[in-house]
Amino acid sequence: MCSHVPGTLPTSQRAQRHQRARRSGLVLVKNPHLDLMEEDVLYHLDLGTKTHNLPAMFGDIKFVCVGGSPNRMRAFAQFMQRELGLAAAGEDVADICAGSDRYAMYRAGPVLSISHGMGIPSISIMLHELIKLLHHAKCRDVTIIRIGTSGGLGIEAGSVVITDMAVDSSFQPRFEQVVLDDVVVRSTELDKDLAEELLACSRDIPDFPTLIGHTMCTYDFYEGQGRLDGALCSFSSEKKLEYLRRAYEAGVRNIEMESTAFAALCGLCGLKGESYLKPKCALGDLSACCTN
Ligand SMILES: O=P(O)(O)O[C@H]1O[C@H](CO)[C@@H](O)[C@H]1O
Ligand SMILES: O=c1cc[nH]c(=O)[nH]1
Repeated sequence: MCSHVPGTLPTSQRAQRHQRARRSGLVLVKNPHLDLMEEDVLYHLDLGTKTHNLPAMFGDIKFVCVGGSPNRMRAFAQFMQRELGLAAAGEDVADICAGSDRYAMYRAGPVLSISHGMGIPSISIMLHELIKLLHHAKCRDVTIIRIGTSGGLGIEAGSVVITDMAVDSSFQPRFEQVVLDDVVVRSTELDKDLAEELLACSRDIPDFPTLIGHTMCTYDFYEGQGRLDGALCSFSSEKKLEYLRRAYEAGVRNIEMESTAFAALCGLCGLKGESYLKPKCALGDLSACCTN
């Protein structure tokens, strides 16, 4: 019986290829079907292997920063342009994905800045296409950072949380993805050295409270995060606080909606990943919660 997808490399040869790719710093795609495709269309980015010269456009990218909103990611690219001395203040950046109104993508030298929308399904589609893009472009040693907002839990107002581990709503370091009719569980560890490096950078900036902690990822902004002000609310305020207290005791310092999928996908594909999140509001008064 054939143990691999017909027309592709057997599993052992694919594993060797992955090991070589990992050693060389290349991005790994773990899909044997891709080798059989004449063209790879990155639908939601409005890019493709036949329509664009991806190595020429992106081959020198070393950092990818992702965040929910298109305007924030444009502002971030403009900021990076100024920081890197690549453009005068106020100079605009072009949206590389302008042909699609799903995501926006900008570049500033070796830095790519991309929006991902809200929630796991949205970031997951973007990451599949981004990872394939980096693979087709033959990028090496790429670091990816999610910069976003979050709800803070028991931390000083105005703090930034660097995620050491993304956890689910039961405080477990796992991402459960339904694949066909199976639930596949994937690990959500992030790069600890990168977290320490980012923390060290924040120490150089005065009045920039920063800490490393677990980030909880939920499927919903309202009931999923214990909010009392959604269109539905099926719990009491006591129950909410009891849950948030348990989350805090499990090491959670902030809550958002993409980190488990981000950590799982980037980790599996050999990207050095981290999330860098600024709590925007307090999710419960655990005596000293953060505000924005
Ligand atoms: O600040 P961004 O990156 O948009 O992310 C956070 O904000 C959104 C909710 O307001 C969710 O997507 C959450 O993860
Ligand atoms: O998911 C999120 C994002 C920002 N602020 C929150 O409270 N939750």
